[in-house]
Amino acid sequence: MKLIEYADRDMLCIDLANKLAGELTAALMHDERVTLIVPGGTTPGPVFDALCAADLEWSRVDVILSDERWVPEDAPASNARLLRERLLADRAEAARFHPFYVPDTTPEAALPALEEALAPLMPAAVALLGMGADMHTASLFPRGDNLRLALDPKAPLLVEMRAPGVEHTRVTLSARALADSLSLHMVINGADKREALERAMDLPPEEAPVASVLDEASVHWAE
Ligand SMILES: O=C1O[C@H](COP(=O)(O)O)[C@@H](O)[C@H](O)[C@H]1O
Repeated sequence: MKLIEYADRDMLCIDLANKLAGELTAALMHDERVTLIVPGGTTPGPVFDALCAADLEWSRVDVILSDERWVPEDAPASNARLLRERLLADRAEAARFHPFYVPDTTPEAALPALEEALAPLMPAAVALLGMGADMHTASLFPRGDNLRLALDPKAPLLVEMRAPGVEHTRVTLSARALADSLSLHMVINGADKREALERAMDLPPEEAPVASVLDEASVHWAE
């Protein structure tokens, strides 16, 4: 793991957005289309605000979420909603977004078709992940009902997940789908997450699921 510390959150957002844009541009020199994985939650919004203005061929970029809450896109908890508002704007409006949530069905029923649609988009050229203070990343939650499957090296790309105290059923990319990304970044803010990150480094992924992707990750942190 590589830890990059910033003087403040604004600097983190600008620098990280530039890095992601540079990596996407480089990947587009080799491949006709490239995939970008992005997180939901409260942290990445300001990174998206900077990234969406990047001057690159967004029409050749496929965007997928690291995980989604099984709620309609107009629900405040929807990660797709965050993306549409903060990332798929400005120049990045031209990107192709592949949402996970399918109205009027269950994750269980939707997963086979989602998995089939996702397979040609993987591995991602660039992945940005978040992390919770409970050491989850994507929706790989400690004590998640499908955590064992999601951590398996032979896991499907997408796994349904429920966990104690976690609102909404989730669908999440599995650890191997995330870790296979050609470049993997993580964005975290605050002392509590820094402390959680340090704890996770000494724990197995079954207790600290974020540990399953840390070897490959550049972690961007600001107070
Ligand atoms: O539930 C989620 O949490 C993590 C971390 O979110 P944050 O609000 O603490 O930044 C996020 O990375 C994930 O995509 C999201 O669904």
